[in-house]
Amino acid sequence: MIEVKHLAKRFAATVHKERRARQRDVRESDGWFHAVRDVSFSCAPGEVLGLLGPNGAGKTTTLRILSTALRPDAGSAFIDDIDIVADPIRARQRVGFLSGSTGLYGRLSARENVEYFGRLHGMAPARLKQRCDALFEQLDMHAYAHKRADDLSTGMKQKCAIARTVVHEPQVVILDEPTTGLDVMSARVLLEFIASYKALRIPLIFSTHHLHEVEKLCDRVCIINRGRSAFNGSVAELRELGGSHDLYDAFVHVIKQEN
Ligand SMILES: Nc1ncnc2c1ncn2[C@@H]1O[C@H](COP(=O)(O)OP(=O)(O)OP(=O)(O)O)[C@@H](O)[C@H]1O
Repeated sequence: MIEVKHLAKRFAATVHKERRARQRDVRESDGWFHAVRDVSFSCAPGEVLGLLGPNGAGKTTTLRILSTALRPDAGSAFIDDIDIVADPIRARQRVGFLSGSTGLYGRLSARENVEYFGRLHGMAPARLKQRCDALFEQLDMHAYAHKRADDLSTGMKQKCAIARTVVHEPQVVILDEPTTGLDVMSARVLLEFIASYKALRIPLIFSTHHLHEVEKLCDRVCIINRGRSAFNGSVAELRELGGSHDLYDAFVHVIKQEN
């Protein structure tokens, strides 16, 4: 179970004075930029939660907090009842986190990259081999398993990063824009992969800008706008808001209401 309550995170404001005068953001005050101001959501075992929001809304910052890469300034977050602020190491062991900026080791092959992370997590060799075989099959990566990461395409790299994220069989999975750079067929493989976590009863959160992915996969949705959760509920509940039963209209309605 993942539970996030009233999270907040601010950064020192770096915007040039002149630009700030022209484009004042409500999240800026006293030299601080409040990237995340009040975000709450939960995701239970067997649920997939979609995190939506305009560019710069605070999705990545929220997910980085949840993965323990960033410490929140306020609010709380629990992973299976483990307080991520009080006990970040134990929380981190349970999480598989795909960040948009995680690089691969270019000189290692796709398979070696994934195996390396399995070893870092202390996996036994036989189990690691079994797990890698299964992941490369499930994500359709056999054709380039032995290619150097440097020589992989963007989509191949992304799949490799995803395999690496979950190699240690985490109890919760957090994916930041996982379908970025994937072609239609690869995105389909990945969406099936995400759906498989429902059956495993492992909570999975992913951020996306693609509403059809939300439609296909998500049980729950959290829309973040300007650092605040502007909607929390089921896909069916979100659909009701737009007046046309269309997720696109509902999303626009939520954002417009907040602005
Ligand atoms: N380390 C940082 N220092 C200063 N500002 C930051 C930092 N990290 C994020 N921000 C700012 O916080 C805001 C939220 O960024 P974040 O990456 O969380 O948005 P996002 O919702 O993931 O956006 P996108 O959909 O474009 O990926 C942005 O305005 C960003 O510039």
